[in-house]
Amino acid sequence: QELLAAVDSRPWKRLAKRRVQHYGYEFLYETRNVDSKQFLGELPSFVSKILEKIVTFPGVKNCTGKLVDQLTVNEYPCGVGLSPHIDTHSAFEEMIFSLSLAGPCIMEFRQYPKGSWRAPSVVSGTDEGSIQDPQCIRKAVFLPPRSMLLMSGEGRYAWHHYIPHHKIDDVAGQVIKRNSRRVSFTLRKVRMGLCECEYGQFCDSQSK
Ligand SMILES: O=C(O)CCC(=O)C(=O)O
Ligand SMILES: [Fe+2]
Repeated sequence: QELLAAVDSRPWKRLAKRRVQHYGYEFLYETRNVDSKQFLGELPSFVSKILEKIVTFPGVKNCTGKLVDQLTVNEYPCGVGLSPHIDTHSAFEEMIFSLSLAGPCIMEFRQYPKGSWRAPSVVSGTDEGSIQDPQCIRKAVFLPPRSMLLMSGEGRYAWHHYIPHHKIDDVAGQVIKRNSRRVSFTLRKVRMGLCECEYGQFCDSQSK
């Protein structure tokens, strides 16, 4: 409730179907990247407790300096999702955290056999194109409010993540209604050099 009140007292930026706020660095939707030379300032104090907590999160690797320095807050109205994508490798370091608030949703992870770092919507012209693609492997993860998701390794670099544009999710046969909104805090660290991951076919730093 405190976190929701904090973001609701700050200005939202309106996108086509959802509202966003950016801290630390602005996320540029045209390039799906950030300008690493445009530092907006430290992350706001309302995320301090989250920053303390994620250091102890299972699977978090030791790192020098800050674990994260960029925050994107997304507000999704009921029934609004997010197209399948891989967060641009050159934009952000390996670990990506996402805190869900206010309402639940499903996040689906998809592995495309002929994968590329370009979003499938760009390649095939549709978000849901892969439904006809029997080779696409899909794994759904339920994200209840107040849960934290960590994407790292192969899940971050080589699988697309996707939030279905549904008002109702099926979770292990149980019908879960979306709330009037879901608010997520995505915490990432802006990458200052090139990405040197092991997943070259998905990597904009390595495939040209
Ligand atoms: O809302 C979320 O949990 C995910 C957001 C996301 O994938 C992104 O901002 O790249
Ligand atoms: Fe993402």
